[in-house]
Amino acid sequence: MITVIGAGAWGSNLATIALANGYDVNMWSRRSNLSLTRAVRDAEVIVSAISMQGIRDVIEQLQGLTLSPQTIFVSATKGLDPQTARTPCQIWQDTFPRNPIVVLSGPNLSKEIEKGLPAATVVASNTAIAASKVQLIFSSNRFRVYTNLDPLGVELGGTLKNVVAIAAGVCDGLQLGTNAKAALVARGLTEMVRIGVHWGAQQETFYGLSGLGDLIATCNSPFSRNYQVGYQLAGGRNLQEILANLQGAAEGINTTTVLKQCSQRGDISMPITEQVYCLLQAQVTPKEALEGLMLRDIKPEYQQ
Ligand SMILES: NC(=O)c1ccc[n+]([C@@H]2O[C@H](COP(=O)([O-])OP(=O)(O)OC[C@H]3O[C@@H](n4cnc5c(N)ncnc54)[C@H](O)[C@@H]3O)[C@@H](O)[C@H]2O)c1
Ligand SMILES: O=P(O)(O)OC[C@H](O)CO
Repeated sequence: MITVIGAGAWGSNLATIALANGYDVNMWSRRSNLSLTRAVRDAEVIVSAISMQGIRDVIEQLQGLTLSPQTIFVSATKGLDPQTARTPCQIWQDTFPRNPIVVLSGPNLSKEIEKGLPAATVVASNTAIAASKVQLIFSSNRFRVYTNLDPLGVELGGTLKNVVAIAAGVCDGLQLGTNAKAALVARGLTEMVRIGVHWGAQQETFYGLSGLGDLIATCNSPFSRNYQVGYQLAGGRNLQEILANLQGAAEGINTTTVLKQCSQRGDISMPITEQVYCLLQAQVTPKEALEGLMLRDIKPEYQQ
């Protein structure tokens, strides 16, 4: 039995894929009649597809239940804890140290997947056998699943790209052109690598599906909520107005704040994140954010 926690856009998609592969699937959400206790009672695999803001709440509820140490937790959330900057998988592992934890992340815009369009993703874990099991559950002729042994890198790729996606939306909203977008995405990837490696992820992971792959998808699709936030800010709308009309969470907003604090504390240069932060706080206009990036001191592309 597979239990999917969170019946939002992504959770529903993942449940559909597993069901189509012949697995028994339970879905649980805050609004379902099924209690969480019953939903996870026979679960061999628990897939969490809740937004970052709900993670601690749900984990607290699960903590009180008796779960087998063999139960595999799969995290599909792309965010960072606002208080501790821990990733969802780190929080799951802190709470359930004996259980295998797997992250599932990749260029996976749910609106495309629900139409049956082809996509690929990555499942990563320190427990290779758990990743292989999850790979089998979700692999299909429309969803190609790769395993990976760098869960932190895979998780951070999917999380950090949301900040760049907001900036990419601004770039398109201001009609800055393809050269500007290419520069933004390439330098955004450099920022992701810089902080990701500082936190212990492997550099090469960021050049794979869950890093560069997801960056390309999210920075180019109007289906991306994060991209939409940037695009609409560039169009002159304010954040409250945009969020009131957005379907689902734009995780990049909270991630930007967490990253800005971490980069300041660790003295890590993250100029794109810095400008996205100032823009989200309404401290600068989209055009001022662009100027802020273009007028930085000139420097080598890579610094030792
Ligand atoms: N939609 C996508 O294309 C997509 C693809 C890959 C990953 N993701 C990631 O998956 C996560 C969920 O995204 P989504 O698009 O499904 O969002 P969504 O807003 O559609 O769904 C979020 C779900 O989390 C639940 N939730 C929030 N707080 C909760 C709480 N306190 N207790 C219980 N449940 C709670 C909501 O009820 C809802 O079911 C995000 O981190 C997102 O970045 C989304
Ligand atoms: O709609 P977004 O911006 O949360 O993006 C969804 C997924 O992360 C794309 O892989």
